[in-house]
Amino acid sequence: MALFNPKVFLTLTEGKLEGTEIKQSYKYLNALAGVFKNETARAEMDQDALIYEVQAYMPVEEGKSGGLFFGNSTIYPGKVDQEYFMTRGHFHSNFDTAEYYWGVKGEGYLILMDENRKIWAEKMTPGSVHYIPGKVAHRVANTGSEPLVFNACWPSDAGHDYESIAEHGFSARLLEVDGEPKLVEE
Ligand SMILES: O=P(O)(O)OC[C@H]1O[C@](O)(CO)[C@@H](O)[C@@H]1O
Ligand SMILES: [Fe+2]
Repeated sequence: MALFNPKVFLTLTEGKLEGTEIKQSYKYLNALAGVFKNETARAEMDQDALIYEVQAYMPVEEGKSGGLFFGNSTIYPGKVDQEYFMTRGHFHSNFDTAEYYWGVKGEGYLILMDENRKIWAEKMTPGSVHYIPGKVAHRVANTGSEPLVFNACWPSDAGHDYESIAEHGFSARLLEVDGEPKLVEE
């Protein structure tokens, strides 16, 4: 019987994925127009600033049921006015599909909002495990001074629904208030 090396390697202390099939994407500030509360402040900042990057291992076709995807996201430290750098955030298109996130490096918050716009946040630190139930929108904000790195695992038929967030936003934002992160209602 043949012996194989793994197709993908995860550096446990860094959260980074290595392998020829890993897809890499970069999110620069210019791609996040309208995402932060203070759009004027965002537009005045360096548009080429890298806010976050995502690696994904997608061993089956996206949208096909039964598979699992594996990801790594790194959110760089910084703020737009009072608001911490964060991911765009999404519901899953296949609404009732769940996901796991877990913290690897740095610190921040996973912001969760259900279909009734009830919102809460869970602290992310190295080793924290977060179950994101179906029908719950999710985004991550970096509240620290180092990159925030987390891994994720989600169903191959989950999909990303960015439109409803673009239209209605989250019902609260994670802002720095008196030097501390605070979830402030919109
Ligand atoms: O898709 P967003 O909201 O920009 O978040 C970043 C990434 O986090 C993940 O949920 C997990 O890596 C990806 O599906 C997603 O692309
Ligand atoms: Fe997701």
